[in-house]
Amino acid sequence: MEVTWVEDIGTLSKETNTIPEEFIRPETEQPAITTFEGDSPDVPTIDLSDPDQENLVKLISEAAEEWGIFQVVNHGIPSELMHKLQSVGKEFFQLPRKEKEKYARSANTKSIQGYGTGRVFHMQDVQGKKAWNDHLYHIIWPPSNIDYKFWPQNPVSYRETNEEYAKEVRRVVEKVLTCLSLGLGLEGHVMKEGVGGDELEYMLKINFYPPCPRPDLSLGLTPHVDISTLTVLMPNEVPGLQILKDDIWIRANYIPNALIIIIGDQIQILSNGRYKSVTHRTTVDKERTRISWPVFVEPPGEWVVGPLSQLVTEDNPPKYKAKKFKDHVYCKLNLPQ
Ligand SMILES: O=C(O)CCC(=O)C(=O)O
Ligand SMILES: [Fe+2]
Repeated sequence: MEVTWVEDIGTLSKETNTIPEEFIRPETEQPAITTFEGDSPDVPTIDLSDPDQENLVKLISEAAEEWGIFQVVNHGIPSELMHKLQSVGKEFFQLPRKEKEKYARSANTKSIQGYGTGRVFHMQDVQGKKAWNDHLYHIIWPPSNIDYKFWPQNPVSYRETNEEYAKEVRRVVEKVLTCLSLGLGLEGHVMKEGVGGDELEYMLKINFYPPCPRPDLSLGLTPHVDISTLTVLMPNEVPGLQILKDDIWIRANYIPNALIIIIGDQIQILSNGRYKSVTHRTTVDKERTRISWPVFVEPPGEWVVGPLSQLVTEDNPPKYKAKKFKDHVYCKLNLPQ
């Protein structure tokens, strides 16, 4: 299949101020028409170093119920490490196309790992439309699941930086999962165990959204919910993340050094609908490159995820069928089985 890289299209179409038809979203999705421009509440920001655990649990569980997304500050990941992760990722995307293609995702495999583009792979390409996004996916944890052939060798510090980040991000995830568990009146370890315990897999993605001549008409990522348990997202300073709140698309504010926690489908299922997975999308910029680093925290493929038995009663019957995680993935992503 011939592959269209949005980076190349961006350069070609800059002169004409047009983009190929397949990148033009239907009007119901065009950011210029659908983004809310009035005053709207901000995505909640939570201080993860709050020594009052009861308060922290309350804030996190309320945000997961009402928003399905929140930002965390004072999360303990050194800002130098965050900047380093950003700079090695950026360096990779600045390499010549031929170099990046050495890490290309293999066609027709079940695995999403590797370098790809919105043209050949996208979560919700339902209308046959394309998203303004190139990306790289690879597993960063557990070590036994890592396939280093998808990790850039250039720059050389890519590997050590990503290994360090994997360690740090796990600490944040475990703290958030504990709070979410306590917020449901359960013991702190229950939620993590419900989604794979120590077998939880961490998949890093780098989203690379080059400048787009018509950011009013196109999207970086089309509206979707994450299939993950939860997602820890580090954005660069170029705004673009939007969430659907009460049927309105609002912008997520950018806070330097904060991490964005997105509740995914598996937590919605586990909590029997108490916590919500949030619908989100991204916009692109006319002049600047947006980059983001989500880490999708996922159960092993064979892990069966269903509402926690402790939460299901006669008055609160299960809202979801228990299913293997891989079956959720196949039905959402339309991957070959
Ligand atoms: O780029 C972003 O801010 C969000 C990325 C995202 O939602 C995704 O990759 O699933
Ligand atoms: Fe997402």
